[in-house]
Amino acid sequence: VDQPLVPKQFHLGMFEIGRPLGKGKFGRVYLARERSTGFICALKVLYKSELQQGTGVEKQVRREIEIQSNLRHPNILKLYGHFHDSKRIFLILEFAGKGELYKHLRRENRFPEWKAAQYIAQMAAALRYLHRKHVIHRDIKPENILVGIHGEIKISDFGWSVHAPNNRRNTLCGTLDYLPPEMIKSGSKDNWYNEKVDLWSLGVLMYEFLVGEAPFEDTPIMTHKRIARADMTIPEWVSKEAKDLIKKLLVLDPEKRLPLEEVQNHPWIIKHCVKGERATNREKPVK
Ligand SMILES: CC(=O)N[C@H]1CCN(c2c(Cl)cnc3[nH]c(-c4cn(C)nc4C)nc23)C1
Repeated sequence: VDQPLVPKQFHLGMFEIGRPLGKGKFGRVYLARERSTGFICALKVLYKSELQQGTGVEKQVRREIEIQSNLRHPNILKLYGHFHDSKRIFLILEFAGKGELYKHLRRENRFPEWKAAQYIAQMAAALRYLHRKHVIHRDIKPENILVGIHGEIKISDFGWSVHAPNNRRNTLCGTLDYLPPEMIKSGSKDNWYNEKVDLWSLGVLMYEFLVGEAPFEDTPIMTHKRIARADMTIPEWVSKEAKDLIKKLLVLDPEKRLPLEEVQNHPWIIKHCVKGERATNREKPVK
């Protein structure tokens, strides 16, 4: 059974709370163990008072719960259940044993091509699964990706995802770096609910994995201008296959971006990910 936390009714007394794992936008996350089964999970605590202040944030949390509860994929962080008391809402999340991807990226500066290719292949598989369920993530960036105990990546934080189509107004906050041109241009918002937005962000993510900084990183004004023109330069030391894939994702016209099936079959991905190939992906032996 892949859902060890079977009971539908959860309450705080069922869990032993461990060390804090970190802070999300609206709450703290703790390591936790479910007493009767010893099952390890991550407990995200959100204060209702904080949510009520935010404009529509409560609806965003409700949407996060509704969307993430129904997803089951090895590269998507599981939401096993939720409960609340008078002051707080609790999300029972899968524990990702190797923590936040962006910390690994900052520590290593950038990833070797074989590791970046494996991560992008896993992201493409997760996004294909999401898009088949008409879910658009819309906030793909290293900060929203966790690493499981076997080094596999897990998309987390569905606070910005939507069931397409959806005509709810959304205020944007956080970094501009990952926003596709159609989301920074004023005018028609219906492109915001086209899953092609995730393809652009996948291209930005791939560039950042390989180069160590985002392709349009600049002052906010310049970032805005450079995104609108897809104005980026790819360092000459990036392999030509990788350059080719980046250029096929960072395309202004959403309809012309490489579909996820073709991302998974791209020569750069095949070269590094097909099992049994030359062992290019040799991880340093664990000390
Ligand atoms: C936006 C947000 O919630 N960010 C983070 C906080 C911790 N959290 C985790 C969530 Cl939600 C799930 N699993 C995690 N594992 C870890 C972690 C593991 N190590 C070794 N170090 C850390 C940290 N953190 C989590 C998500």
